[in-house]
Amino acid sequence: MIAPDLTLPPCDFTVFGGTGDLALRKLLPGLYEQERRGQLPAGTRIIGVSRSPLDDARYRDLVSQALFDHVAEDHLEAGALHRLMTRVHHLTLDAGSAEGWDALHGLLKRDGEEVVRVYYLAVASDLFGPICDRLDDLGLVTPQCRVVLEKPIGSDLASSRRVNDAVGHVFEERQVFRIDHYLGKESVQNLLVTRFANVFLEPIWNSRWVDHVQITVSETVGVGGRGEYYDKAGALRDMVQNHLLQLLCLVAMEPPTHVGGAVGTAEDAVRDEKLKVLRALVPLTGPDVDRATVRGQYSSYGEELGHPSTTETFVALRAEVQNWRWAGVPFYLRTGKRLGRKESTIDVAFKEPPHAMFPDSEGVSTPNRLTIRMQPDEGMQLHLTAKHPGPGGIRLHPASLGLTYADTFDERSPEPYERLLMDVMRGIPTLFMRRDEVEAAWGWIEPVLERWQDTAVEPVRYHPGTAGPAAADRLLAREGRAWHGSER
Ligand SMILES: NC(=O)C1=CN([C@@H]2O[C@H](COP(=O)(O)OP(=O)(O)OC[C@H]3O[C@@H](n4cnc5c(N)ncnc54)[C@H](OP(=O)(O)O)[C@@H]3O)[C@@H](O)[C@H]2O)C=CC1
Ligand SMILES: O=C1O[C@H](COP(=O)(O)O)[C@@H](O)[C@H](O)[C@H]1O
Repeated sequence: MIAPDLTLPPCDFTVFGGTGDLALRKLLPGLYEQERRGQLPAGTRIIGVSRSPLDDARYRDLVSQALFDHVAEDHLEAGALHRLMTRVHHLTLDAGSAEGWDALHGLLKRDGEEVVRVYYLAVASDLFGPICDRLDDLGLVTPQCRVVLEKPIGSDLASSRRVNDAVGHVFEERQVFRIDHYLGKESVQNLLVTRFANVFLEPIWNSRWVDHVQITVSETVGVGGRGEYYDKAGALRDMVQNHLLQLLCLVAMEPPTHVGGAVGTAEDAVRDEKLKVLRALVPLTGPDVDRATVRGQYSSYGEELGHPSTTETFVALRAEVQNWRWAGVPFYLRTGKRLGRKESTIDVAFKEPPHAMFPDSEGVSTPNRLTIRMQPDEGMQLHLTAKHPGPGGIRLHPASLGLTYADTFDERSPEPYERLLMDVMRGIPTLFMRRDEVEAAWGWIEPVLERWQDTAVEPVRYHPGTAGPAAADRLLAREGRAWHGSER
C-alpha cells in the first residue's frame, strides 16, 4: 500500500449531486485514482449529497458499481477500492429546501481538528446561492473551505453575475474554484509549456507568421441522458463559452510572468493574461453574427430528445483577437455532437515562406502547421516540407515531426478531473476560471445568442457521422481556407 500524503490536512469532500452522472462518471473515479496513488490525505472523507433515500451502504454499492464501470480495469485494486469505500458517506438532503441541514452540520463538525472542507456543487447553478447560504448559516464556511462550481454558471451574463454574486456573498474569490475540465487535460497544460519553455515558437507566434488558428472539439456521442439540460443550453453555451474560449486564450495569451509557484502569487499571472485575450475579442454583433457563425443540428436530435427542437448541437465561428500580436488573424472554432470522429485539436497554421526558393522543384510546399492533439492520442505534430531523397532535382515532400505521449512518457496522463480535484484539495486555483473570465466569456457570446434569437435562425441539419454542416466549410472556404483533417 502506498502511504497517504501526510503533508496535507484531511479533507471533507462534499459533493452536492453525489448520485449524478458527473459524480459517478468523473468525480468518484478521479478520487479513486488519487486513492490508488496514495494522494488522499489521511482522514479524508467523501460525502455524497442528494435527495435520494440512500444510506451509506447503498451509496457505497452505487459508487462501487460506478468505479467498475468507469475506471480502467487494470487500475481496479481491491485494497484501494476498500480504502476509498471506508471514506464514502451519503446524506439525503434537498439542497433547495431549508430542512435537513443539521445532519450535514453534524457530519462535518470536527471540533479542534484542522480540516479542509471542499463543497463540490455538481447541481444546477440556481442551487449554488441557496447552498452557500445554508452552509454559511450553519457556520460551515471557514477560511479553509473551498467551493467548486460546475459549469454552466448561469445561462447568460446576467444570470452568471447573479450566481457569482450569491456565491461571492459567502466565499471569497480565492476560495471559489470554477472548473473547466479542459484546463485539466495534460495536453492543454503542455500547450503552455510548449509555448513558454521553448524559444523557437515565440518569435513566429504572431500575425506576421501565423495565417490562422483552428480549434476543433468534435464528439461522436449525442446528448444521451443529458437532453433536458442540453436542449436549454446548446453547443455555444455548453462548449464554446467555456472550453473553446479557454483554449483560444491559452493559444493567444501573452507570456505570463510565471506559471506555477507559491500559492497565492502564481494563479493570477495566467488568469490575468487569459482575461486580456477575452477582452480583446472583436465583438460579434448584428449582421456580423450571420457572417461569422454557423449553427447546426444533427438530423436525429429531435428524435433522440423526444420532441422537435431548434437548439444547436454544432457551432462553427470565426473570431478575431484585436491586439498587437493577433490583429487580422482568424481564429476558427468548431464543436459538435454526433460527428464522424472524436477529436479535440488545436491547429496553428503558418504563412507561406516569403520567397519561393525552389521554383524548379517537383512536388508541393505545404505551409507549416503545428497540431496539438488533446484527444485521442495526445501529442503534437509539426507539419513541414522536406526534400524527398534521391538524385536529380529537388522534390518537395510533406513530412512531420511528432510527439505522442504514449511513446514519450511511461506514465499515463491523469484524467482531467483527477488532476483538478487534487488542485482543489491543495488550494491551487491556476487551472480554474476566475469570475471575471467567466463573465467576459459570457459577455462575448451573449450578442451571438441574441442575434440568433432575434433572427430566429434555424440550425442547419447535418447527418450524424459526418464532419457537420457544409456551411461550416464555406465559412473557411470564403477566405481560401479549409478545416484540417475533416474529410467528408
Ligand atoms: N455530466 C457531465 O458530464 C457534466 C455535468 N456538468 C454539470 O454538473 C451538474 C450535474 O450534472 P449531472 O451529474 O450530469 O446531472 P444529473 O442530473 O445526472 O445529477 C444531478 C444530481 O444532483 C442531485 N440533485 C438534484 N437536485 C437536487 C437537490 N435539490 N438537492 C440535492 N441534490 C439534488 C441529483 O440527485 P437527486 O435527484 O437524487 O436529488 C443528482 O445526484 C450540472 O450543472 C451539469 O451541467 C458539467 C460538465 C459535465
Ligand atoms: O463539458 C462538456 O464536455 C463534454 C466533452 O468533454 P471531452 O473531454 O469528452 O471532450 C461534452 O460532451 C459535454 O456536453 C460538455 O458539457
